[in-house]
Amino acid sequence: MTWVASAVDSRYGVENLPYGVFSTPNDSAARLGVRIGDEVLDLRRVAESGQCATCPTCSALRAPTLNAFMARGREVWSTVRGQVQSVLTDPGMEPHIRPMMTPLAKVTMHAPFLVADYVDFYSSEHHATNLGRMFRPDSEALLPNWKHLPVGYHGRAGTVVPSGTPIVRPQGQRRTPDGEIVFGPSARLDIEAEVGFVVGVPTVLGHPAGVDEFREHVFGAVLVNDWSARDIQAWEYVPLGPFLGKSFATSVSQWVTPLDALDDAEITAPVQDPEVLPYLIEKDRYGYDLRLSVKWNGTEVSRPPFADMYWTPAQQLAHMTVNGAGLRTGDLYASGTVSGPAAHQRGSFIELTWGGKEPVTLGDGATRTFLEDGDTVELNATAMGTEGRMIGLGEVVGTVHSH
Ligand SMILES: O=C(O)/C=C/C(=O)CC(=O)CC(=O)O
Ligand SMILES: [Ca+2]
Ligand SMILES: [Mg+2]
Repeated sequence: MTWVASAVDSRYGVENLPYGVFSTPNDSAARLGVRIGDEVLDLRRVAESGQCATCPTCSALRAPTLNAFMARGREVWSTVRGQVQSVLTDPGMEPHIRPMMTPLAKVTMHAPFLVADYVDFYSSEHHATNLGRMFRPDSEALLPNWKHLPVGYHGRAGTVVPSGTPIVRPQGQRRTPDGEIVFGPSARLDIEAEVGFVVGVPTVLGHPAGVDEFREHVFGAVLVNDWSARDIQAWEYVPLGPFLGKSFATSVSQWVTPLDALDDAEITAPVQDPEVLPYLIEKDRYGYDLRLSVKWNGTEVSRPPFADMYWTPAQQLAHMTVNGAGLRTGDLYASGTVSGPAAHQRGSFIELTWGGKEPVTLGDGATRTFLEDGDTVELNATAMGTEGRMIGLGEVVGTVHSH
């Protein structure tokens, strides 16, 4: 039990403890923090108070992004997490730790880590089936490779932005229903609700990360909104895949949830049929029971379940490196849109409105197909934490601005 009152009935209790980067009005330097309840614990001050000038872990905790800490590896991640949990649950530590905490309402949050490479997968069978039916109505919904490898593409790391960053409506080429090629602001701006995994420990070029080495390399998870301009995408994507339709902005949560916080959310992942190649076979195959929520201008329009993703983050990691491509600290790979089998579990608006043909009604009576200027989307997620306490991941918020 923690002595932090705001954490007692919170989804940000001591079983969660996500990491972020913040500054305060009194000290504009960006620094690492841990969220506990409605407060932020300043890890730079914790490291400074330890009188340790030289050890690599303390210097990593004094850095302005999470990268150096994420590079330290699982043993250090677990030790630091254990120490933070212990000071936040020991009432005797309150007088020492309290001065290092700031209410969330008073801090400015920054990008939590420097994104190295960004990869986006396509691992929900329901989403891939729905999009296949809409984009390629004359072919099989799932392409022949889909059950043999986790399909993905390399995205644009430089446009990954933290929650709260305004989203400027992209412009581009599209083909009208009459076949005319025109230029202008996207008329089919959409979202994709996803879960992203952040690499801490790199690999050496030429040496793949094995499917059972997921926990050695991956530090934690973020929520991701992969904003997508469907009209730009539909015209440009053949044959090389998504390009400008998705590269204008990708929003991530300001807080990175450590994998250790998700241990109790592990569940058996769906059985794969046909059997996959040996490099994708896991000794212990598990996914995460994360329950996502999508709000459009404040109205919850969807609850996508992460539990039934066909490809696991461990398989995605193995596949992404099987050719020898190296991992770098700060690499981010997203799951792909999370959609469940039911209509109210779809993680994109193109699916929810079936290509814009079935508008959704929001709480204020307004109807929508795709995003309008001024619209705000908020993603959240919850997971089971230790001792039956729920933990929160999120949120990811973005408001659309005219171009
Ligand atoms: O099937 C297609 O051509 C396109 C699919 C997507 O837009 C999905 C994508 O970005 C990957 C994902 O989020 O699942
Ligand atoms: Ca995506
Ligand atoms: Mg992007």
